[in-house]
Amino acid sequence: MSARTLYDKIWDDHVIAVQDDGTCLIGIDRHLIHEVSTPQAFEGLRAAGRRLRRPDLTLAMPDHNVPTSDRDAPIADPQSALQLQVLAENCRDFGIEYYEMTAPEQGIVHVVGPEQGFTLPGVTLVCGDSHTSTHGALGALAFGIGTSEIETVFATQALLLRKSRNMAVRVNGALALGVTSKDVALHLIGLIGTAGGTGHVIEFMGSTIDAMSIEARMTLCNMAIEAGARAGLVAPDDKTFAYVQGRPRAPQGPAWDDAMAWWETLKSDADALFDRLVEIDAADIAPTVTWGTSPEDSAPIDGAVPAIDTDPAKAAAMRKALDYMALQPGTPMQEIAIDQVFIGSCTNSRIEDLRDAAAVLRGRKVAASIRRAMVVPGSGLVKRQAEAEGLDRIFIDAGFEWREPGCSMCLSMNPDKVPAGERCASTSNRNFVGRQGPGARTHLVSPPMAAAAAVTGRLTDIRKMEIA
Ligand SMILES: CC(C)[C@H](C(=O)O)[C@@H](O)C(=O)O
Ligand code: SF4
Repeated sequence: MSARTLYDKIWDDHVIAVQDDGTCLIGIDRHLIHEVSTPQAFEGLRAAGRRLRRPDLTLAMPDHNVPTSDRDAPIADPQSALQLQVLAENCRDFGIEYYEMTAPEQGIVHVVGPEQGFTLPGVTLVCGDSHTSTHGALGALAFGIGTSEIETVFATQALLLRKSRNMAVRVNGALALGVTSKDVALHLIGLIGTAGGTGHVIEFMGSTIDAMSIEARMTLCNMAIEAGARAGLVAPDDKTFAYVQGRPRAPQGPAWDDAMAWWETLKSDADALFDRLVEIDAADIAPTVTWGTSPEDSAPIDGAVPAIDTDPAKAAAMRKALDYMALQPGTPMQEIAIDQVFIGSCTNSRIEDLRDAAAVLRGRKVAASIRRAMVVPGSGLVKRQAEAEGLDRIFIDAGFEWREPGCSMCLSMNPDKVPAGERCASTSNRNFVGRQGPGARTHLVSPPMAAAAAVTGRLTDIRKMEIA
């Protein structure tokens, strides 16, 4: 057989049938579901009088609509209350395991899946959510699907798919102190654009990726979707296996050995061909911050808002973005004052993210000009772990709010919103118009950069701050 990429290998392993036009029926191993994208899919099943093919391979939890405080009180927003009630009822009716809002395991699906060992190397994993790409960090082929596909997976545990092309993003060298995988992601998207990965599955490789923790790789794969890719992947290695071993849903005993025999083959062959290759030198990556309304609108923190593009179409888009963001070309990034700080989302709400932010905040205070700073752990387990390490005290002493797990301020589907006209340094993944609330202005940053902005009240170069 000819040389294959990691993507080729996982794909080939899951092909059930090939149609004349090349479309493949692909078996699906894991299905995560949340309250936003599933109601119609359940309705469709009901209307057709069908059951779930594999409820045991399906795991549900609410994350987008949950409030992040006062969890014992009834949910004030009727729409959100209904979303949660419908998900709970659907899970009960169709026999799906459901982490309710107050369960210790509840959190953002993309944080909980890996944490519970539900996400495994070499599996196909889907969810009605674009950031499903996150799970690729463990070497799972993971991608977002639409509501009708959710219904198909419910009924058949398979999907008709066209294969994507292979793209390699190779990053080599050591990242400077204070530069994180979030910066690698923002730097990459700045380089290739939000359409740069369209039609491709990106495999991240190179010594920089090898040196990253599993959680750092999750941040990177999380944002593969913002680079337009169908999915992000990192070949599983010893770190991956150590991360997975012993998790509640991971295989054990002989099943573990069987799994390892397959997982150890999960790497691209040395002579495998990629349709596209992007090479990045880690030394070129500064802490990276967005200035506009697309994740590709970024600049190094020691840079400035760029000059208006000479291309007329791009110039018009830039003017519109800068008008929304109330910024001028040439403004140094470090002169941008911040009103709000949000540390959270499926991009950056894991324990290492909280540790990184807390290291900056230890012994420091949130600037008086900051109207609100909040930390939202990605899951109940992350929250408990952070509390066991005393991180909650560091955040609270600095002036942050310490909240319950959920999507929170990443998108305005719950009470956590950035008021119109205010500017937020946010560890999330999308800076779209209105994303954090109508009229809200978002600057995407890493967790240490969010903490630094909280302390100084403006976007700040973390490399210039002393960290305890
Ligand atoms: C609401 C949900 C379907 C959506 C997604 O698909 O990603 C959300 O999670 C987001 O980040 O915009
Ligand atoms: S945290 Fe944000 S990006 Fe992630 S699933 Fe929730 S809304 Fe989507």
